[in-house]
Amino acid sequence: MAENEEFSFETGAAQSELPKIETQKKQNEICHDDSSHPVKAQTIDELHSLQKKKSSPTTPIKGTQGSFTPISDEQRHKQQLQSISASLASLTRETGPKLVKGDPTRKTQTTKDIPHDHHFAPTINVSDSSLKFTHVLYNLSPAELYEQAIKYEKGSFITETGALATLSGAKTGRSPRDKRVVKDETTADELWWGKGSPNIEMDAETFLVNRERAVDYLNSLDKVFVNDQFLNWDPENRIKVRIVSARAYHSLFMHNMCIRPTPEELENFGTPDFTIYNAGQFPCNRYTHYMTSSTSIDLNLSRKEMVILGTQYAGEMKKGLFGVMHYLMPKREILSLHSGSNMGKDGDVALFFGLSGTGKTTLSTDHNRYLIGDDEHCWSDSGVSNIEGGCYAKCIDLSREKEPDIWNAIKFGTVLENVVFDEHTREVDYTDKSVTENTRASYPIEYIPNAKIPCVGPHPKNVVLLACDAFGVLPPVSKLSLAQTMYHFISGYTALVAGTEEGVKEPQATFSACFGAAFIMLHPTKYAAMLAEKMQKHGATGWLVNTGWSGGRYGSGNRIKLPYTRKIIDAIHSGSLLEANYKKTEVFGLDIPTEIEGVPSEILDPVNTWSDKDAYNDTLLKLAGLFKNNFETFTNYQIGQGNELTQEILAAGPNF
Ligand SMILES: Nc1ncnc2c1ncn2[C@@H]1O[C@H](COP(=O)(O)OP(=O)(O)O)[C@@H](O)[C@H]1O
Ligand SMILES: C=C(OP(=O)(O)O)C(=O)O
Ligand SMILES: [Ca+2]
Ligand SMILES: [Mn+2]
Repeated sequence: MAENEEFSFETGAAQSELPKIETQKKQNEICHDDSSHPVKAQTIDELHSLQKKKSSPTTPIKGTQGSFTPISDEQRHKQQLQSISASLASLTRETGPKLVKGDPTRKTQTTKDIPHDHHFAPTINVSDSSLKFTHVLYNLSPAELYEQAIKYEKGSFITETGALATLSGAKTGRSPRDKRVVKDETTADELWWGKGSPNIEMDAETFLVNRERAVDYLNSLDKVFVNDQFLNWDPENRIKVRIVSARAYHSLFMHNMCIRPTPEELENFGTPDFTIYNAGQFPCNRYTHYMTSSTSIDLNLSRKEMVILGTQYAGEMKKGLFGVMHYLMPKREILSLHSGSNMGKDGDVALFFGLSGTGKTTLSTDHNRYLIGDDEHCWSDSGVSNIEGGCYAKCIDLSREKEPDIWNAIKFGTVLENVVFDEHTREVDYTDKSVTENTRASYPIEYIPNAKIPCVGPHPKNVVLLACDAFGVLPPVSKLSLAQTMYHFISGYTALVAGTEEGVKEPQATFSACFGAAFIMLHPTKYAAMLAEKMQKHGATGWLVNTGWSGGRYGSGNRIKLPYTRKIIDAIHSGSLLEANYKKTEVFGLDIPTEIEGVPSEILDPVNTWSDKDAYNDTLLKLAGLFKNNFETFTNYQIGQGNELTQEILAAGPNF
């Protein structure tokens, strides 16, 4: 430290000037630039040791005054390792693994120097694994994680714009059929089980079998990554999460996606509220009870733990924690939402609900508005708060012109999953689907220039339900009554295009309750009742926006142009759409505007855009039938206090 001070600027007038360079050297004299000091190193190793300055906390430690004596760095360090060791403890053998902080390849600390506080008297039960040390790479910075990824993880590269390109392995999307939840005395009553529920049951014993498998795998490695971070920007409802993983890719992804603690918050982190053990490179054992494949994502709410085996897709961690929030928040009367959210200059907040690929990220990232978040939010009595600290954008066919803010966010620090790039220039080809169509970029929310930090806002004014209708019969926009909003919220419709498979023309309707059935933990009507109550109380208007097809179904029509959808969204935000003239559609009974600035009027009623009117009617009735069938599961449930809303919701569906 003291040595560095010698490199300070000269005092006096010269301080603000650039150092003079002597151009007239005397002949035969060795060039000696006396404006700088010689390097303070005798060897190359010493020189390298000068390159890295020891980082110090940037925020003062609370309570350093008065009688309270802060704990020493060494003690804090020890407590941190003890906490991580407890997290990684095998429940059946020796207490916890022996941990040491830092990169195993940096031989600055030998095991001789390590305090022997994890030692125990050898007994016959002691296994070989208890004799080794596991290095902990704790909350590394993006730069350090880049180095780890590039050195040790095949398929890691720096792209032309500085992003870290990675491969997620065999899985390039989530595995909802392999997501299991422990059914115990508490969760048996509390959670939604059975038909339509995403919660596939497992018992507590099997959870422990998988947990031990993951923990043993992680402890067998030379090093593990540990991230201690937060969820939820609402300070009163913040959740502390710990993610233990084996890949720098996973650690950087979660660094971006969760809320990043300040150095001070990290020092006082304490015990996490929830822990993820990501042993994704290692499969589950198919002889284990309940296992149906080599992948298993297991949630135990009473242990506050999640175990990931057999998939390295990083989205599994983010959406896994979202499920946890869908359990914890409603217990506190807070509604958890699978939605994006942004805010106008006047403080008007909009929510964007929708299933994957319907436009939450694209439409909440709006250059004229403040971004609160792109995917996961809470709605409490004090307003909305983002659960996350980053965004996760689809980047197939991404273009600078159409989505400039997302384009510009793909820079140093951003994780780019499964994209294809030029081997020499490292220029990414966003149209290339060779690895997957689900290419993704994960970046900290502050990479979006108009992000709202802290990511909180007042009560929403507009609730936009996004459906990507590949049948091409839903109007580009409809204004919804409260009952219709609930009907469509519970239905959670979108259509997937068969896409990559040759010759498949038929779009596939998907109904996913609350626009996120894969993540909800309680019965959909619980969330719906809370949404109805909040929308009513705060006077929010519901809208249904079709970001899918127009002029025919997938195969004959075209996807509604993004600039048109943006104009529609602009009109919702400005309040002008509320004032428009409306007419009612057949079958779905939706109120559609006759005019919107910047949008051709004829596309507002989908019947106009189909040349074959019979085909339009057949398709409309077909989709209405699918809605009806799907809603049958919910007809026996009451929504909210009285029976009135329930009846209204049932009547708000298609009539034919
Ligand atoms: N009219 C449209 N509205 C919204 N998105 C569109 C539209 N047309 C094409 N897209 C594309 O659809 C994708 C929507 O994905 P995204 O916003 O990431 O969805 P989500 O966040 O809901 O998963 C983006 O790739 C976007 O460019
Ligand atoms: C990560 C996901 O989010 P999105 O809603 O952006 O697709 C997902 O659904 O897997
Ligand atoms: Ca999603
Ligand atoms: Mn998204």
